[in-house]
Amino acid sequence: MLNDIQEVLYDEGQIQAKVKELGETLSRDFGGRNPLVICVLKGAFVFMSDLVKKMSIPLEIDFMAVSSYGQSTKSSGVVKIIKDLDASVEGRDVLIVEDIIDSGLTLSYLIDVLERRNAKSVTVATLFDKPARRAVDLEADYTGFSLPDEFVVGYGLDYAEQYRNLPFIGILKPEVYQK
Ligand SMILES: O=P(O)(O)OC[C@H]1O[C@H](OP(=O)(O)OP(=O)(O)O)[C@H](O)[C@@H]1O
Ligand code: HPA
Ligand SMILES: [Mg+2]
Repeated sequence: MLNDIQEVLYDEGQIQAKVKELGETLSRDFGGRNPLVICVLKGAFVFMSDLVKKMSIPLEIDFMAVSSYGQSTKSSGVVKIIKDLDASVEGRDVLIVEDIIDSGLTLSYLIDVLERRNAKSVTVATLFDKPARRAVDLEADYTGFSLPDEFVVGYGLDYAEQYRNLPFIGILKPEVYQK
């Protein structure tokens, strides 16, 4: 698995320090609002679990599974809800937790769904951002790291469901997917 990584971009220590900083900022900004924190499965599960441990305020969590990449390194452009939320977002301050914003198509779809369900506010926190690849004009409210235009894996992010368990984020060697 490690042989497939071309370059580590951010190691475990750098990621943990950033997650702590984001958790503290979000705790300040969401104090007294009991936000519904939504993990966008599968990719965001690692970030979500580390982030909420660094948030020292009352909050609730829920999960939504969406997918558009499948076995590819390019978005299919079609975002599918595989598992919906259990909770109602009506009148709630919602915090979407994403691992990465790449084309922005997943996020723009999700924001639209949650606004149509009458959330009181919709805020986005992403650990990684790949601004060079944006297909829709959209930015997160809170971003951890900006990444170069490369296909990356680790810390929740996959290629064909592999590599999610790496504790760092790294560039996947192109020969792994250019077969
Ligand atoms: O900005 P975009 O181009 O839409 O890409 C970002 C989305 O793509 C990935 O999910 P994916 O569809 O691969 O599902 P997964 O989380 O189960 O891997 C990632 O976890 C984000 O949710
Ligand atoms: O670079 C990426 N790696 C893994 N999953 C992704 N989903 C969007 N971009 C990426
Ligand atoms: Mg994926």
